Amino acid sequence: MLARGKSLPGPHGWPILGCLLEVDPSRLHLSFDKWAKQYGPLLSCKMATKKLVVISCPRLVKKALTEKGSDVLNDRTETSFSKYVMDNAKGVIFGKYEPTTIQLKRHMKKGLKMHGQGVPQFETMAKKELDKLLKSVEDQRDRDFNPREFVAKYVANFVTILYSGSVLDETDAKVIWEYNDAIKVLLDASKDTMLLTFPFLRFLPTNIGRIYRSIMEAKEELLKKFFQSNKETYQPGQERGLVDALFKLQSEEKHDGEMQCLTDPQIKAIIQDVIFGGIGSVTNSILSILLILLRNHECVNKIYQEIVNVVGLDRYPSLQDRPAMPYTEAVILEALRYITPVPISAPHRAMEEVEFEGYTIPKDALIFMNIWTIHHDPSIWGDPWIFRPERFLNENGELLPVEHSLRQSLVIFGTGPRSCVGEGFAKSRIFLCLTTLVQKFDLLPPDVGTLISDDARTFLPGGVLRPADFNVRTVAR
Ligand code: HEM
Repeated sequence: MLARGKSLPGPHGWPILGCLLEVDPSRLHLSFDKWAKQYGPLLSCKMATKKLVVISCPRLVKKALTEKGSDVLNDRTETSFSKYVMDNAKGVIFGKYEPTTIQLKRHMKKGLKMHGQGVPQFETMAKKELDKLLKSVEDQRDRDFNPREFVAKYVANFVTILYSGSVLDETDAKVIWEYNDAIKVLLDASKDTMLLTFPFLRFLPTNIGRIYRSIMEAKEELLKKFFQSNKETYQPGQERGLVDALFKLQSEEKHDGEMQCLTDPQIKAIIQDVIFGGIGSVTNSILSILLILLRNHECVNKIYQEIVNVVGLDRYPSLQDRPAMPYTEAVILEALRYITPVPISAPHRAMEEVEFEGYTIPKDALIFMNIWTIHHDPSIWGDPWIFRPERFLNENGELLPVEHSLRQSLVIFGTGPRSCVGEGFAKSRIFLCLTTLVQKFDLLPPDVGTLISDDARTFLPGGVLRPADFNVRTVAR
């Protein structure tokens, strides 16, 4: 990529403010979608002093973020959140694109592999959490209930197991959700900018000061539980979970004279990264899939049939069953396309001015992958607003291979060096939760009231799209 090219097309906006007044910051994907239809798959706009570049087609996304020379578009930008809450951009999500972050991401992946999906010790503990979920659903059987509380608790508890190898008590889930709910508020772009511009507001009795202090209190509780207590009780050679695995890798770095990137602040940041990246996204994906199934009952029957054929009714579904259950896999892929839980990527920063497709992307521009538009582009999917798992199956009912153009157009978890660390972990939890529920219960719309729409254009906004509360009725099989 070399410098100097044409200017990118896009809305002009107003002097100084740019397009700031034209967008709802919590629904940026809808403005990006409208503009992509008007200006094409590569566009740019200004928001006050910031230049944004929005990429809305799979070919250009792959070219910009994964091909040789694309490193320059894989940096992150500073926000008040990264500066003050993440201790000057520690961790993976907010880390600059530099050797320490790349190494840190490798360590996080390794820790997830050693103590996450498919690891017998983790799966045995996680199954106990599924048992608890089934018991809670069983208690509600034959009457309408809101599944959010149960799913939220299940997700927080398996994150606890990931961190520490067990669920200690009821407060584990509470501490995790309190941190998650506290940080959501500061992720609002206007509050973030205000704090970055006037950092002293953190210490004043203003609304934003109160928000900041409540985040720091929730962070302290979180780290006391999952960093401090693990550190105090860690026994080398007896790693219990991800946090111990990171302590082990930390001491190996010291012995091997490797680049020191796993400092204590970095381990603390990874604990926060798991919540930031994983809690809301997995919880709302599971809830959205439940909602979709209530509206498409024939899919529940087909998943159940696949469970009967492959797993039977005498044992729980396991991750080893996944390859033999293409229909269920197709339902999960199609649901994550249809709703697109994370509609735009985290912003990438251009480290220098580059030429891309004949256009100039200026230094410091923020690059957004417009996942929402890619997943709902009629020229790719034909009928993007129809939920149709069969689009991911061939004529023999087998899952399309990953190289197939439709699979290549799915960018649920991003792509390239900044893609999601938790993809395998998230998909495995969704699979187990969904199949275990369907094995035991028929899922039906509520008896009372009307079921909300499963169209994600009506979902509540934010970094992760979430359906409003809804009720479900379960009937034991
Ligand atoms: C359905 C669930 C999930 C979805 C849809 C999702 C989606 C995404 C997306 C779109 C990105 C941004 C990629 C980019 O900026 O280019 C991302 C990044 C990330 N996700 Fe996830 N994610 C999910 C679950 C998880 C889980 C369970 C974890 C942790 C265990 C996690 C950890 C991360 C991290 C650490 C990053 C930052 C990677 C980097 O900056 O290099 N995510 N995710």
